[in-house]
Amino acid sequence: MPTILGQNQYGKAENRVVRITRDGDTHHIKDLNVSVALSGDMDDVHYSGSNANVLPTDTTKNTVFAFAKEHGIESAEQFGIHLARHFVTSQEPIKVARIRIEEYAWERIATSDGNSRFIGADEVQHSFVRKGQETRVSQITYDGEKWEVISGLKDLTVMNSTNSEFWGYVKDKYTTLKEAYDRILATDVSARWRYNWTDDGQRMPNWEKSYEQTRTHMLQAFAETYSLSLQQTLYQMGSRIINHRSEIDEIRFSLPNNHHFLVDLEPFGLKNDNEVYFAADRPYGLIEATVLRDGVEPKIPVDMTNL
Ligand SMILES: O=c1[nH]c(=O)c2[nH]c(=O)[nH]c2[nH]1
Repeated sequence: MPTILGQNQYGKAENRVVRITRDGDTHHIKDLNVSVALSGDMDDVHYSGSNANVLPTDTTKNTVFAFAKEHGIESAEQFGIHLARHFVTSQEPIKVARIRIEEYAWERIATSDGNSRFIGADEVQHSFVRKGQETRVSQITYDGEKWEVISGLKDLTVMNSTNSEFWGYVKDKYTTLKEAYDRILATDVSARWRYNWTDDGQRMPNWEKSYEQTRTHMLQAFAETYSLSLQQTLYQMGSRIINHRSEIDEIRFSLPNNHHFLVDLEPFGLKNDNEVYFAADRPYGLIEATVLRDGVEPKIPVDMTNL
């Protein structure tokens, strides 16, 4: 049976590029998921395996990261226009370039601290929270006598673009990790906190206010901790909540360490001065711990924060 080739396209999908623009101490983030799809005179590679017209998908990936450095990312549209124009005008066999971009929004974390690290209307210059992703959760248990209320949130994505180091760790023959003195610290916070309200005469907490205040303390502790490890940041977040919210006795966190690796741009003759990162989605470090009011029994199950 004779066959013929139909529509075809190729390229690197889902290039996760994070571009940080450093305007003095004020940093700006563009966080994109860029997918490249190219088509044109690609019959031969399908019919005979000749790669003569094939710009490698690996090259399309490199171009995305190099363009992030060379041209910056003013807007997703502008970045996509640059890329599409480049592929079609620089490679004769490529007739059509389709660039799909998803953009993930980040907001500055607000604080009332008067520290010089803050700008304008009490906004931190280098701490960001991903917009509109988090889910609020709660679990109420009643056995006819006692109540247990565990509340929390998940998918609260936060990032510090500086003020994070990681060094001085154990090194064995399998250790290749370089010590970091200025790295990105990013995580998707999953937390569950347990209220000490059991209804034996105690006043019920204001759940709405408690959630908002707990979330605010969590974010502010994340933003204001100069971090030597994600473990240390976790403990600061938890202890700040226990110290400020008397209605909460215990909080457990599950924090993936969302690694951001500096991209080597030397092969393209470009210097990467802590500006262009590859945002890896896996594997990730997973840091989990409970912070308790002194003298209180832990009751939040170990795996609950992964639900
Ligand atoms: O904050 C960190 N804690 C670790 O335990 C760890 N391990 C690692 O490889 N990187 C990091 N970062």
